[in-house]
Amino acid sequence: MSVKPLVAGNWKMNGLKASVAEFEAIAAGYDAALKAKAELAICPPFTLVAAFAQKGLLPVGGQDCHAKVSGAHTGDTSAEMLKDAGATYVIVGHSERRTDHAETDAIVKAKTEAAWRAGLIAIVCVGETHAERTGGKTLDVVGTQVAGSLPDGTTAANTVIAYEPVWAIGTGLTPTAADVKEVHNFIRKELVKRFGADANGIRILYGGSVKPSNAAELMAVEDVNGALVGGASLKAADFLGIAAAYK
Ligand SMILES: O=C[C@H](O)COP(=O)(O)O
Repeated sequence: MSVKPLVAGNWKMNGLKASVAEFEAIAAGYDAALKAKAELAICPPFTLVAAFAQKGLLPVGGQDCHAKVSGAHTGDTSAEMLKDAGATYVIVGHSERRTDHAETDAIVKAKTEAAWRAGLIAIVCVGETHAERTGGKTLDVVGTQVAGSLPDGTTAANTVIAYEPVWAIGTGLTPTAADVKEVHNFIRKELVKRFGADANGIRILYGGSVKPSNAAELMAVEDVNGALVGGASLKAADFLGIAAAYK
């Protein structure tokens, strides 16, 4: 099944009002040639979601959401609020949320359901730590996260998976193409086993130190259907360079 790649930028806790210029530069550089190669999306901090979405230039996403619609949850943002602000996507279960906010697979699953309830596409993140990789536990860990974080009813239309080895995030380190292939093939098999043939169309992004110089090799790997990009998504030239790496 041919799947149109998605290159999504996760700006994390970066960006002020002035950053709209960088967002506009990304959109301006997304020409017909790049459009033929990949879809783009930007997930800025909550404070910029509405401002970016109002530009109507590219799909925008949040970086997290609460599982509930509304209520006494100081500092949290619901999926409905993101949808109201103009978002298309929301990242859930990023390793920085799993670590900094003790998010379990059950919490990530509830957030994924919240995303669907609001009409958002969930970008569900999974990935092993360095100790888990060196301990030979990568597939066990990723398999458990995939099973526990995805609700019944996961489809290519409502969910994107992002495989992000924790040790590759922001470090400049990346797994070998063979290691990426092993994990992505494994995730694909798990998805098809549970959700049926439609799961061949679920996009599985790779994330972790993706940049223009390594994108061609990583994006060519079987079952890699795009990238979730952190640092290199903050500069239009780098982000567009990753999309341009597609043949
Ligand atoms: O969500 C994005 C990932 O955490 C990757 O971040 P990075 O590209 O800065 O390594």
